[in-house]
Amino acid sequence: MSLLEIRNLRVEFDTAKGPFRALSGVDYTVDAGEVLAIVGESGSGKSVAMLATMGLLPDSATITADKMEFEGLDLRTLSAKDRRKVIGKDISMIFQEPIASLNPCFTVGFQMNETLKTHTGLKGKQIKDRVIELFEAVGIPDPAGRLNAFPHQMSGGQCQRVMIAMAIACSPKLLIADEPTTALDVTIQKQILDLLVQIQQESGMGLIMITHDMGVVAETADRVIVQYQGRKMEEADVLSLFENPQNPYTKALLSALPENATGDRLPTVSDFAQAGGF
Ligand SMILES: Nc1ncnc2c1ncn2[C@@H]1O[C@H](COP(=O)(O)OP(=O)(O)OP(=O)(O)O)[C@@H](O)[C@H]1O
Repeated sequence: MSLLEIRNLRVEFDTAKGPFRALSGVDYTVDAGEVLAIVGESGSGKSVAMLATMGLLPDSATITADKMEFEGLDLRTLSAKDRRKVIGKDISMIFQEPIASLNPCFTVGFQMNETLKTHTGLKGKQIKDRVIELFEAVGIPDPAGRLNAFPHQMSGGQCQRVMIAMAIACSPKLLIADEPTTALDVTIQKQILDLLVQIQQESGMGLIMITHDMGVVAETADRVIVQYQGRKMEEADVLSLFENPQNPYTKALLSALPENATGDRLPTVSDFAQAGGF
């Protein structure tokens, strides 16, 4: 049994201009210990798919799927109460904007505290010790001293480390990272990716890495799903994808990488769109 198995996921938004289909029947599976990258340009439905899985889309979204199971548990029919036991504990998610994801009015220590209080049986000093341990694990310098810091007193990279600490606080079985390094300086991006992969390898959790960056895919993934305009274009293990891409859109994405440049100008995906028929 897969950790997460989703079949034929469709998401449609009710908008002022009428219904908008953001996802048109995509399958996803992730096993424990596996890193799945979902790659595609902006608007391809990567985030919508995972937000639908987490139950975090607004009411304007209509979600349908033939199957949506986490460890065999049907996510489509879970009550709100049961969903809260799974989401944030067994499945957690980190987002692109670490500073915006934290509440500016509370210290990072307090916010970690709340997470642990909600999802674990720990109390008082045990929680404090666990927060320090988690801050150490994600490489925050002077962990005890940082408990009283507000998000704006920390760098973007440090805030992302706090978000990662929060996400792994309850030892999730699946972590969904939605463009976790996009908002960070290039030098910090690699550190954060390395940290996520290290945690994933040590814990054996499944990791879904949402990205538009083929470099991130190459650094992290075991398997890759390439999406375009709400559809799956290709799915392959990472080596096959880079060495022998099958779909014209995947080839276009790979050709647009700076290291694959051959002429004076980098090609863009739209250069390939008509010829490739997507
Ligand atoms: N609440 C919403 N209401 C209407 N349309 C939405 C809503 N949320 C997302 N969409 C649309 O769904 C499509 C897919 O969005 P999604 O955020 O999943 O893209 P993405 O591939 O994750 O891109 P990005 O990397 O920019 O986040 C987009 O066209 C987006 O505008």
